[in-house]
Amino acid sequence: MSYDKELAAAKKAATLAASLCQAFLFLSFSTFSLMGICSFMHLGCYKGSILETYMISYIYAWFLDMKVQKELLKSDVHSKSDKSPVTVADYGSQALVSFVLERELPTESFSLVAEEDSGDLRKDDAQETLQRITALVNDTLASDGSYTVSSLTTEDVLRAIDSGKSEDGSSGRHWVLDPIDGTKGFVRGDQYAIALALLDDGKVVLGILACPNLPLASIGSGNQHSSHNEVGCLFFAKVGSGTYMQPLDGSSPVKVHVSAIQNPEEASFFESFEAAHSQHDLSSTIAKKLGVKAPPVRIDSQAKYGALSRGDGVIYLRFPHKGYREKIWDHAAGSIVVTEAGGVVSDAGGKPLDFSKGKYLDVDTGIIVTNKKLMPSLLKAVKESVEEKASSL
Ligand SMILES: Nc1ncnc2c1ncn2[C@@H]1O[C@H](COP(=O)(O)O)[C@@H](O)[C@H]1OP(=O)(O)O
Ligand SMILES: [Mg+2]
Ligand SMILES: [Mg+2]
Ligand SMILES: [Mg+2]
Repeated sequence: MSYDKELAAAKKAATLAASLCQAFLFLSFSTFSLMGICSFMHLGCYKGSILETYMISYIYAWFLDMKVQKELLKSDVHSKSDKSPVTVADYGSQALVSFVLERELPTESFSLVAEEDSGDLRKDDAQETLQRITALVNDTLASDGSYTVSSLTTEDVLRAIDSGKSEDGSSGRHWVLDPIDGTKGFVRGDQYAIALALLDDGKVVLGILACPNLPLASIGSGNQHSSHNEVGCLFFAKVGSGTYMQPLDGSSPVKVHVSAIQNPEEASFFESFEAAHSQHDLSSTIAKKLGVKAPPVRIDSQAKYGALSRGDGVIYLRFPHKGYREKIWDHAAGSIVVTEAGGVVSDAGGKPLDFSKGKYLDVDTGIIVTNKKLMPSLLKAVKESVEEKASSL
């Protein structure tokens, strides 16, 4: 099975969803830039030269942006029943991916295991939010121009969000989608990813990670905020065909490989930015035991898998706090991106991840990722550190 058609459709869907997410952030930003300029001129500061006024207004607007962008986003950020955030862009991204996959693959039956659903959007007080989502989806489709559709209605968008809704991944084909992975990073203006994978009989056969804020250059030395770097990466992997990365603007892909570093003293490791998502103290004990010297590189989302697949770092450690159950959409795309680049992904006991059991991933303690050479010593350090932590409680 080649999965070529599916890969092309998935790349298109994830790329369009990435444009939607960036447009959402840009609109938030520019609305307030305009407000900043208008209020500055209103203060009577337009008497100097046009250029001077423009420059000062721009700086003023920039400061205003920094302060109010979070406020604006707050009105577009809602809290789900598990208290995690969801934004207008999360829903828009899911609707768009579902729409594009169905359009591009009309002859295939469509089954989608995805993070969001339309439940909250069907409530009376969500109508304004639903309209904003619909406008965002329509604007993205219109600026892409590939589909000759009249504007989608709010009902079309609700239907697209729930289209193919499924929880069963054990047999047949199922798309697995996290429309925005790392919503907290997205809202903060940091890393996030659109993560899309295809399961065939419970195995991940292709995966895409669109990482709009990830620099094209390595972030290995912790320079993920460098303003000199161009950003926007698309990672894609197909079973048996390796992993590739290309700029999100569509330039040519290059094949990527995990780092070959075998000496932990030269290795760096990734972990969650959010301490609530992973036990940083446990990662730090493991790293010390292994002999890792570099401090952790903390970034949000499956961008960690992408960065690891191209050798920016050597290890990814993820140990959710007690009671949290991992979901398949948080690891399906990332895991094939890393394994096709030559890496290994397992739970803390060394077992491969099993994506065939529905929406949850049942893992022993946590998830660890590295290259084949380092995995045995990493597993040993993990085992000892987990036991030490358990006996100290
Ligand atoms: N309490 C939690 N523990 C671990 N992961 C969580 C928790 N809450 C949400 N997540 C999910 O973890 C992932 C982010 O992990 P990271 O810390 O690596 O950025 C996201 O998929 C996020 O969901 P979401 O997709 O809604 O952002
Ligand atoms: Mg979420
Ligand atoms: Mg997620
Ligand atoms: Mg998400």
